[in-house]
Amino acid sequence: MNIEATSLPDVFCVTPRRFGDARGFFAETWSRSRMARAGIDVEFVQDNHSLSEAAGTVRGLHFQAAPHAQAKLVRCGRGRLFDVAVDIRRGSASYGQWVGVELSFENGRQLYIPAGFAHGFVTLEPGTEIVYKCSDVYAPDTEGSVRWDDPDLGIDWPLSGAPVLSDKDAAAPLLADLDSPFTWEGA
Ligand SMILES: Cc1cn([C@H]2C[C@H](O)[C@@H](COP(=O)(O)OP(=O)(O)O[C@H]3O[C@@H](C)C(=O)[C@@H](O)[C@H]3O)O2)c(=O)[nH]c1=O
Repeated sequence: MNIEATSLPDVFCVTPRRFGDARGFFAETWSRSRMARAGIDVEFVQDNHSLSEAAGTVRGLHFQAAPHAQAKLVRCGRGRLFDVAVDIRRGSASYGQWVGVELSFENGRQLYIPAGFAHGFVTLEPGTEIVYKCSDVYAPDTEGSVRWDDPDLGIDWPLSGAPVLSDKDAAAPLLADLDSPFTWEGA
């Protein structure tokens, strides 16, 4: 399992080793001890799976606030997607900055996103599935969102034309209008 830093502190790109043989491959997609050795100490309590029928579907940018803030470990089950994390911790040196990584079934890559970040993605192929582990349970009362196309964020979505969006995501606030529930707590 290769665990690499990204341009944002605390967000990591995780690539499990694939053991290929005549049948296909085997991979450990999550290992608490390997992640802990890399300094990522997290306990997951829920797994999520969604299918987006169309390429160009954007989901996000989403987060949950305390007491149900979530760290996530995200991978692509089928197809291809561009996964994005945005630092929304007030006082963080990288507040408002984003990192994006292409995750696909083929490349097997995962993105680890700690609490304090908003998460979203765009699908790059029809029938793309995303699978992710969460460190806290779904708690709709604590849900929050930031507009996917907030000009202050300037996320370079690999998208041609208008995305498929939920009504909720189309109405999400700009980061500047959000009183972020997260504060940077130091390194
Ligand atoms: C997120 C979630 C949704 N639901 C339900 C609520 C709703 O009826 C239906 C669809 O919910 P949403 O529209 O919020 O689904 P979606 O837009 O896919 O939301 C997800 O987006 C990505 C980017 C994330 O990071 C996730 O944490 C989550 O917010 O599923 C659950 O039952 N459990 C859950 O954990």
